[in-house]
Amino acid sequence: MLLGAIADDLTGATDLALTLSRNGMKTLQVVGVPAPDADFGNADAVVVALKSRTIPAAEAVAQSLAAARILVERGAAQLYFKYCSTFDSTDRGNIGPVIDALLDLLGESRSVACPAFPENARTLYKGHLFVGDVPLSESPMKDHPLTPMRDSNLVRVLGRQTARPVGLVPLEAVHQGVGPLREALAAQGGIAVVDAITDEDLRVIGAALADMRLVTGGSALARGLPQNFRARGLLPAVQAEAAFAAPKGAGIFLAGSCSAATRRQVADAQARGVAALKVDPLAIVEGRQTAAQALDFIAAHAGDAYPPLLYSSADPDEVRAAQERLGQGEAGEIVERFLAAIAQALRQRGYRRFIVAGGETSGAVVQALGATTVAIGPEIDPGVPWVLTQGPDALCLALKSGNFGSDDFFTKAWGQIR
Ligand SMILES: Nc1ncnc2c1ncn2[C@@H]1O[C@H](COP(=O)(O)OP(=O)(O)O)[C@@H](O)[C@H]1O
Ligand SMILES: O=C(O)[C@@H](O)C(=O)COP(=O)(O)O
Repeated sequence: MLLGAIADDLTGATDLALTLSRNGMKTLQVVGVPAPDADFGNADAVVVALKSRTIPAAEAVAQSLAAARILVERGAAQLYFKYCSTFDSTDRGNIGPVIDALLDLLGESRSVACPAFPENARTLYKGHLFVGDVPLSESPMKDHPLTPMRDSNLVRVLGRQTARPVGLVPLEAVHQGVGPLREALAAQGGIAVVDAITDEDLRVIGAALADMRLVTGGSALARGLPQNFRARGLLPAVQAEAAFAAPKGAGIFLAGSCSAATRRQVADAQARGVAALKVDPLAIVEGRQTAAQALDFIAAHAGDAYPPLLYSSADPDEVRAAQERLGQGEAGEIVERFLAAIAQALRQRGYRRFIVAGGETSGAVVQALGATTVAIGPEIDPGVPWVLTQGPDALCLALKSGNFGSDDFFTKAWGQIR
């Protein structure tokens, strides 16, 4: 293993694994902290998918350290900590505390932070993160159910999460090229937030990070890393993608993301004739909505052209109302448990294809499905691949970050494997 990665949610892990495999690394994605003797096959990169974005910081640190120790013991020369391209976190963490702990583990004092993902319109300039044309704090991320992002200045945001110095390496330094950038990074103590607005910026930054033991960022920063191993003769040239054969079987669409993109995708799917059932956390706790009813609905639509869609996606006012009654964490967990239970019941009924929107939601669903390792297949939309669970009775999954994907994501994804 050359690169060991830890991702703080499942869709983030598949996003990163897609990037690494498209850039020529044999990449295996593991769900949860792997066993010390886990079989990583001949993987060049192992991506450990945690569900640590919104759990208490001490638990996120413990899980990340446990994963990192195994990756290092199994040969990873470089560690990558993957978080969201919209830097999803709270002032309590978990990005800063995990970076601190990983640096301590490695005995290092410096790292970088760069969530930019230009292909998905996340850019970083003067330390401010932009989503499309607006600062992060004016984007729909300001209303995220679990990690509302209300400050676009990542030097400030990360500064509130760590006691280490947080500085800025500006775009001008990136534009000076790999050598000068490496010197600028070396001159920074602590964690350097690095500007990037194009893929070329990320390539330059990646090349300057060849010797940095811990790299942190979104998935796009990882694009430049495989070339560093290749330049050292450790990795062959990029191979053609292996053919992808989706297992036969029935499918289901599940959406627990409340992002603006997912809400558009839910509306688009309905407009294209997908049968859809809304899942409501208040109705669940009051016993007005049950898993049995949802399963009946799904069964009634077994002959439709598209799988049915179960969605809890709701606008910010509706989410706020549910959270005021149930609590922020509990409202989310009720929905996650409900969708996970449906997925588990469907798997027992022979369903093999699960298309899921939302990072936390995907984590809950994949845990319930019992998947422990997945291989990366072709890209559906930037940052969203098909994945195949490993072992007998393979399942075919699409785990979509809430914010990613075109409006017709659900029907398009299904069309690719129909
Ligand atoms: N109607 C709702 N009310 C309150 N919380 C909800 C509702 N629907 C979904 N949630 C919760 O919001 C969170 C969305 O997070 P996630 O699945 O990671 O989506 P995203 O990828 O958009 O961040 C989950 O915990 C989910 O259970
Ligand atoms: O970097 C990203 O934006 C994604 O890979 C990601 O982390 C997904 O998180 P969710 O938006 O919570 O699905």
